Amino acid sequence: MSAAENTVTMLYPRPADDQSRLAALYRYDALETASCDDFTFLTELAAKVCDVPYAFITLVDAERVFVKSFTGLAVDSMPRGQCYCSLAVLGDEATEICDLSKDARTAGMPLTTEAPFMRMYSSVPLTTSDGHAIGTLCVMNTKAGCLSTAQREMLRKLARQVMALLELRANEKALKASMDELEMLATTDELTGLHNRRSLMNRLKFEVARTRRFRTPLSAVMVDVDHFKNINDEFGHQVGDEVLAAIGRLVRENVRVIDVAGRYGGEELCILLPNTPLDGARKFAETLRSRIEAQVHSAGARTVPVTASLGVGSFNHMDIDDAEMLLKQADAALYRAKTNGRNRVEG
Ligand SMILES: Nc1nc2c(ncn2[C@@H]2O[C@H](COP(=O)(O)OP(=O)(O)OP(=O)(O)O)[C@@H](O)[C@H]2O)c(=O)[nH]1
Repeated sequence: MSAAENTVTMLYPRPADDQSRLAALYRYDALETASCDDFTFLTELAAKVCDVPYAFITLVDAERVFVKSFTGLAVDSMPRGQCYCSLAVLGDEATEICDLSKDARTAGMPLTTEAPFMRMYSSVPLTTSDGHAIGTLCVMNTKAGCLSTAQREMLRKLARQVMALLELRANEKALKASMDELEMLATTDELTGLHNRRSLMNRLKFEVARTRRFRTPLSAVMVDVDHFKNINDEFGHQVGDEVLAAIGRLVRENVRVIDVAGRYGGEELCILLPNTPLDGARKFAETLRSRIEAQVHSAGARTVPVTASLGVGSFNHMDIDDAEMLLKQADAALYRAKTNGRNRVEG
């Protein structure tokens, strides 16, 4: 920070409760998000009502003031010490300086001494329901002068609208986050982190429809852990669960974003490979098989040997039947892998 910035900062001490004020500000999660038409409309309205060229919605962070929306002058953010709004969040009252060049606190500020040479500043703090001023709605003019009582009253009302809009946006964000989490919980298998069966089957229907529409191949790989019952019997159900969770992780790390991996049944997983013909699916399955074999699992001091058998089914738009046929094919191939000795890929 330069000496000049320091001097100005000293002229504007922080409110005693700046930490809780900042905590209140961060609850709105509005600092980095872009402005939108609704906020711009409010600054335009503020400028019009107050009959001035400049209006801003600002959010006062620890060191910088972020401009949420502006009218008349494009500003993104400024050091807190160089912004008139730092003064405005010190108290609950509206702040008005009718000639910035004559007020000792603002006369030396860059906005006053350099273009556009601001002369008038009037602001209303944006106050949260628990009483913290997190920013301002402010208007400025390059001509000195004061707002009328009616204009000040309108500015106060508009500031309440800005606050209501910030609340609305924050609630929308929180709601979307909860909905995303609910959606995730409803479609994810808790143990493996893969799609649960219902979600897998929904995605299968979708992928089959897409395959038909775009005439692309679609493959499915069924994965079944070998002698899983023995693992449970010998090492315990808890270790069995850990093995499934580790394989789920491995599968997630080895599929592409467009692939759909799900838990089809107890120790049986299914991976849908859109846009992948039989050959590619076989290669993928072989890689996965060898990685499952190479993965190390332990139960206390003992190592748990784990392998899996994999069956590949595939069709293209020429011989496409339906989703059920694809899974039947993959299942039949899996059965062959089991009967041909396990720890292998068929299909
Ligand atoms: N720990 C654990 N075990 C499960 C889970 N779901 C299914 N199982 C067990 O997985 C075992 C599957 O056994 P089987 O179908 O006989 O097959 P397998 O022992 O894997 O033998 P092959 O598939 O023929 O190689 C059963 O003992 C199930 O109880 C699970 O979520 N956790």
